[in-house]
Amino acid sequence: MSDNKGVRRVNEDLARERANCSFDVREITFLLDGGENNTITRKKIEDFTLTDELLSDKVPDECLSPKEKYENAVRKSCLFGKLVKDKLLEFGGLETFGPNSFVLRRIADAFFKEISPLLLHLGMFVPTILGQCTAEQQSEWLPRALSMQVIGTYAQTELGHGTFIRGLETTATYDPETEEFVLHSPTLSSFKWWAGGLGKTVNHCIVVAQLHTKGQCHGTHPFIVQIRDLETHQPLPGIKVGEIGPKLGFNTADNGFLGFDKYRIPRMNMMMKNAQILKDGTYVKLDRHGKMTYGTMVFIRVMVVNEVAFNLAKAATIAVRYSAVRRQSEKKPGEPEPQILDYVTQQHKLFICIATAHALQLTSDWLWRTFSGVVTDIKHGKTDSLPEFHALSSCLKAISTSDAALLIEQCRHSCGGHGYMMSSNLPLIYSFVTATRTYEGDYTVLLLQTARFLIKAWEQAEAGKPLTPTVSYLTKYFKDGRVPWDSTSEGIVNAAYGVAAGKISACVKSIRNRVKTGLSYEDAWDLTTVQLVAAAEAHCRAVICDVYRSEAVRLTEKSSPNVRAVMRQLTTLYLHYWALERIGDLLRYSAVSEEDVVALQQKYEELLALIRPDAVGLVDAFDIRDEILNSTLGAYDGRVYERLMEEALKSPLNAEPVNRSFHMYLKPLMQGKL
Ligand SMILES: CC(C)(COP(=O)(O)OP(=O)(O)OC[C@H]1O[C@@H](n2cnc3c(N)ncnc32)[C@H](O)[C@@H]1OP(=O)(O)O)[C@@H](O)C(=O)NCCC(=O)NCCSC(=O)CCCC(=O)O
Ligand SMILES: Cc1cc2nc3c(=O)[nH]c(=O)nc-3n(C[C@H](O)[C@H](O)[C@H](O)COP(=O)(O)OP(=O)(O)OC[C@H]3O[C@@H](n4cnc5c(N)ncnc54)[C@H](O)[C@@H]3O)c2cc1C
Repeated sequence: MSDNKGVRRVNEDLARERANCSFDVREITFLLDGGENNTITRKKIEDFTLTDELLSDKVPDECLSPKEKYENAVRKSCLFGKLVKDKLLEFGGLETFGPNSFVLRRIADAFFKEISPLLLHLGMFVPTILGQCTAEQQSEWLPRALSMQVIGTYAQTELGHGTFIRGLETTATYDPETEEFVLHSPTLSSFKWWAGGLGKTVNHCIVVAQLHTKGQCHGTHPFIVQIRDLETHQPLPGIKVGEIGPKLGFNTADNGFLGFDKYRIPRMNMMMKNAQILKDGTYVKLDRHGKMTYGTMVFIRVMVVNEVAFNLAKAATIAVRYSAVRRQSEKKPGEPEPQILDYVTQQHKLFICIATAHALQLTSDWLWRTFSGVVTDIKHGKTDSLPEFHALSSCLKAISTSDAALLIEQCRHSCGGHGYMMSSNLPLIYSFVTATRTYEGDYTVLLLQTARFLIKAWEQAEAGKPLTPTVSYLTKYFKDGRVPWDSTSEGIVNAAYGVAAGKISACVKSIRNRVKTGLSYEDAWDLTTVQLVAAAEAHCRAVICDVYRSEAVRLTEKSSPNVRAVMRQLTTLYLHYWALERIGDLLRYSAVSEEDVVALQQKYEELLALIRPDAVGLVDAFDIRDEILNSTLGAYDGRVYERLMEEALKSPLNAEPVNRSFHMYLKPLMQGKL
């Protein structure tokens, strides 16, 4: 795609790469955007918004103090919000610019190198109102939240508990006398900890607390709680709130802590869609499934898969463009230094990043469609599809965030020393994505949730009961024995399912054997968790491989032959990469032979060579504008060294030739006067 900054001198190597690309880059952009019209709308919106002077920071964000960084982020958030409201609504309603519109999230990256302090307001506060409030409550809270009079966040995690929600300690005790809930933090470990925007920004928050009424505890429920005065922004009496301090990333998001000292809120501030408290304190449960209050978490897990796919695409764009510009060493004595992209090891580091960005995005689109079906079911009172969807979204969230974080770090490694510069943007992209592996459900914990479902599915298969779609393969692989090997893409996907089935079967045996020795089921499960995590991972990888392969075929049915060819090369590369990464599992559970392994490796290396001439075209096809990439190494024009120097000169340390510390410390040291 064209350089958004207009005509500018492009690095010669990059220009040559583009001239030699085998396909029309726009065709793949349209595929990834879900159609040409989507691309046109997205680009119009980007043109419209990304010209604003808001984007230019005279001093790079990373050179500001924590306080200045936060203040700058609030300034930009408010201006960004106004921009969305004033200029962009003409492009569509909630559908295009809903709280989590992918386009909005994309543009937001141009405004905030890190995270907006208002992210949780639109990302979790508003969706929880939509998901957990009655229609009447929604009509009260939504207009105020969307007009930003009420600014909120989602405070569930406490100092002492994040994963184990049932272990939360904050209490909400109903008082029928005044028709109020009394919120209380009985211990230090019950203080809310982590909620984004809580430290300084929000005036309301959703608090998840243990509901007590008529002397009985009914478990955790969500409440809307005002914590600051709307006029003065002072914390209200009974509220102790603050910011939690510097972190690996998210340093503009003012994540906060919050404690309550017998703080009262009206009865109707309990979010009452799934459970209610009547005036006299009677508890009425409306959620027949039992876990509907976990709905916001499921929604965010779905969103996160798309989010990390996009961030991996950013990192791959930066690293591939840089690798086309950077020249280093020599392959043969006396020859000119090659582009580092010509080293096969560099291709090995980077092409899997492009393929994974595609795999995760196509899987995320598929997951989103599946989720829409589940939401429709729930609207009609049907919750049968929820357990399978919980298992699916849990493992996809875990694997996508973990893979993306590792591969983004690999992109940074592939840029050598310059990848370590903040101005490359790779450290910030990494610090953001590595957090996604933890928040909204830790990696291991979520894979164990999937494993729980898989073991039950195995037992159902044994009992001859029908299985839901994503585990139906278990019936096929139910009988013991090795999966036949076939080196086609379809064959590799089948083998991946065979590996997953083999691992699930091994877990079942292991648990049963342990139970036979006299252990309780819980202890046997606990001792088997390393294998269970690996089984859930294998299941998830088989699903991703399957969805990526079939979606890529479907999407490219009408594509030009060259686009179809390069997309096929990428999916095949992805399947071969994972077959080789998990070769031990294949040797154990499939009929793959040693010769097949040699052939897999050879084919993988051939694919690297085939993809090499199209690598720059492939990252150009992500069509991520320079303002969004925010990178000295990855800009479209490839002026890497010029940009590195320009950014270095912006460092506050370069504002004066001699720093005062010379006179205060160095000079006295040099003169022996310290
Ligand atoms: C680990 C679990 C799943 C355990 O829950 P539990 O109540 O102890 O459940 P259990 O006894 O293990 O299982 C009971 C049952 O509940 C099911 N279940 C669990 N979660 C769901 C769900 N979401 N939907 C549908 N079903 C669900 C499980 O599958 C179990 O079913 P089963 O008994 O096997 O039939 C849960 O507590 C959990 O999800 N923990 C993770 C906490 C988390 O994600 N916190 C997010 C905080 S907000 C945040 O991080 C925002 C960051 C955003 C940003 O900054 O951008
Ligand atoms: C940047 C960031 C933003 C966040 N934003 C929010 C927010 O806005 N609102 C909010 O409420 N929360 C937020 N969180 C909190 C986040 O959701 C939790 O940190 C996360 O769910 C993990 O819980 P934990 O911290 O209790 O980890 P722990 O559960 O203590 O995990 C520690 C270790 O114990 C292991 N472990 C725990 N339980 C088990 C088990 N059952 N089996 C095996 N291993 C186990 C884990 O795998 C991990 O290795 C945020 C966190 C971060 C990092």
